[in-house]
Amino acid sequence: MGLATYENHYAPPNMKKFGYDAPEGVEIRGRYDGEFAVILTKDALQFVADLQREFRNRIKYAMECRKEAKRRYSEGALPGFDPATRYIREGEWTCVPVPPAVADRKVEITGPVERKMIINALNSGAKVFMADFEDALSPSWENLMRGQVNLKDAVDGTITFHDKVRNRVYKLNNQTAKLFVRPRGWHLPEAHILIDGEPATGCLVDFGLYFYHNHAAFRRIQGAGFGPFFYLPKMENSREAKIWNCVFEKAEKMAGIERGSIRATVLIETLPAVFQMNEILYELRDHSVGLNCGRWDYIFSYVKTFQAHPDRLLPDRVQVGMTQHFMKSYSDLLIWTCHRRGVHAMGGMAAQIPIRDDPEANNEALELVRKDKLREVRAGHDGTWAAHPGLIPACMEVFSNNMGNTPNQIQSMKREDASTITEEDLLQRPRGSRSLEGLRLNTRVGIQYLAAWLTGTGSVPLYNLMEDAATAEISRVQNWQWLKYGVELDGDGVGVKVNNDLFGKVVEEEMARIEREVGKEKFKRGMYKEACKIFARQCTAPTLDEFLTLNAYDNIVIHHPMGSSSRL
Ligand SMILES: CC(=O)SCCNC(=O)CCNC(=O)[C@H](O)C(C)(C)COP(=O)(O)OP(=O)(O)OC[C@H]1O[C@@H](n2cnc3c(N)ncnc32)[C@H](O)[C@@H]1OP(=O)(O)O
Ligand SMILES: O=CC(=O)O
Ligand SMILES: [Mg+2]
Repeated sequence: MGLATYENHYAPPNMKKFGYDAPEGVEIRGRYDGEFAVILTKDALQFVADLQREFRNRIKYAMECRKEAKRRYSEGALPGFDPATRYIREGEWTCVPVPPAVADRKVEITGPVERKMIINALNSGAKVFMADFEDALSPSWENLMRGQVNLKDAVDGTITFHDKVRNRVYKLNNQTAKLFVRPRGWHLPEAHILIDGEPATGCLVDFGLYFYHNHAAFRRIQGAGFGPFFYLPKMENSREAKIWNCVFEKAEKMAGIERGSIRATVLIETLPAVFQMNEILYELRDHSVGLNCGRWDYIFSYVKTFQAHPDRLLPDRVQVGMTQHFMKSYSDLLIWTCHRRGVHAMGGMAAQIPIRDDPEANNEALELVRKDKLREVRAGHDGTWAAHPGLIPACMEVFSNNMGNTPNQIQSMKREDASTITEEDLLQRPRGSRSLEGLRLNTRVGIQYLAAWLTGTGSVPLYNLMEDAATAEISRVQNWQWLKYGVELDGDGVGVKVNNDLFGKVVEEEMARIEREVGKEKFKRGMYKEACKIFARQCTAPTLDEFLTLNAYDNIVIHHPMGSSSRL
């Protein structure tokens, strides 16, 4: 018995029957729950600990390399293709063939690992459901562990949910979407699980627990012999993909399943990664099932990468769409790269969601989604993301009508023309204007998102758009950038420069507006003031915080028993 059962250390004798049975060197600091104990078994934790011990030094090194690259960009260097890996980019090789179970990925719905949403998403008519431990989830202990319980029930096919208020019981249809799981990024720790005295790596916990409990049932029920399937977020370099590949190999070995069973789609959602797409696919060539345009984090990453380049400031967030030259180049190059290597080139998320109480506005939102999907399918994408079940019919129609009878366009849309896309194309400065309204909107949205995140909700509807960690990051870093460089707001004829005084006034006024909009009661009960403090600090910090959620994570860590060590 290791350190994990807190009855050993903290609990009174009458609590002895509670506590997780953890292996040597593993300590669980999260609340005990009988349902969580079914996930946090000794063997599953041993598997997570084995992953952590084998890969922790490589992960630390990869994070050091990110810092080193950041230092270079901040000294004026630009990201670009790596001359040392030219042979990979120019070589003729392909990834392993796409598993039949996921050949058709025309529409993929995404959402947090919340019980009712999982059932709705699997029943939604989408081809794939990406269950999210990442951008759409606030990574509290409760959310993460409930998410694991929910996914296990989903893979077993036994998941149900009783909505007591509406007296409605949710269960799975006969035909469901194929499940992909997105663990957290490499940078996030899991403070409720200590391994050899250090917080575990968040994504190894998400991956390890899910894989351990579900690989057999998944391959039998969902994957037709393949799987489980994953989405991998926020990587910056192929060395990070290589670690994932080794994690997969170790997992396959532990499970006694064939090498190449696990498949993953990598999100290209950082600026440095767009220059590494071939290299990332190459490292994962035995486990790859494509790349995806994670457009929102990509925009965030553009600002982050160029945080020391005042000549590359972004216009208002609403103007940075997929038709900006640098965004179009990124998606075209991704399609060419994926199809050349024989895997899916997935599109991304339009931010619009259905607007229930205004049919005209709803039609306009749907039209914007259709337009975005039409651009994607015509460009050669093999599928796209939908944030809400109400968008699936429109997305499916656009993709089906424009793809003929094929499950994907891997063979039919090679996009050789995109092979000439250059570093300059990928880095071209975004065009547009900056406005006071842009600053206000960033502030209003950023604070409300963070308030939701602090209370356990990681994706929210705000002003008829989907907001999650990635979109909130854009609001944060854009404000930071405008403040840092004192930009002139020329977009609405105001002509003022952004400085701390102006921002302070904007924060005050937007907080008053939020209170009016959500109502006094909700405002008082919510965590708006705390969110405002964190958001304002991050926007005015002399040095840009790496991640909004990393910085705010401390606020959602609750160690048990309470008071033993409630914060990291
Ligand atoms: C940048 C990126 O990383 S994008 C990927 C990460 N982001 C996401 O995954 C966002 C996913 N979407 C969502 O979380 C939600 O759609 C939101 C928060 C944007 C909007 O949520 P709501 O306002 O609650 O939606 P709404 O009230 O219209 O929901 C209607 C029904 O659809 C369901 N629903 C809405 N979105 C989803 C979804 N993504 N998956 C499954 N079910 C959903 C609701 O559960 C609800 O079901 P019910 O009628 O049985 O009660
Ligand atoms: O994860 C997706 C994104 O757009 O960010
Ligand atoms: Mg993202």
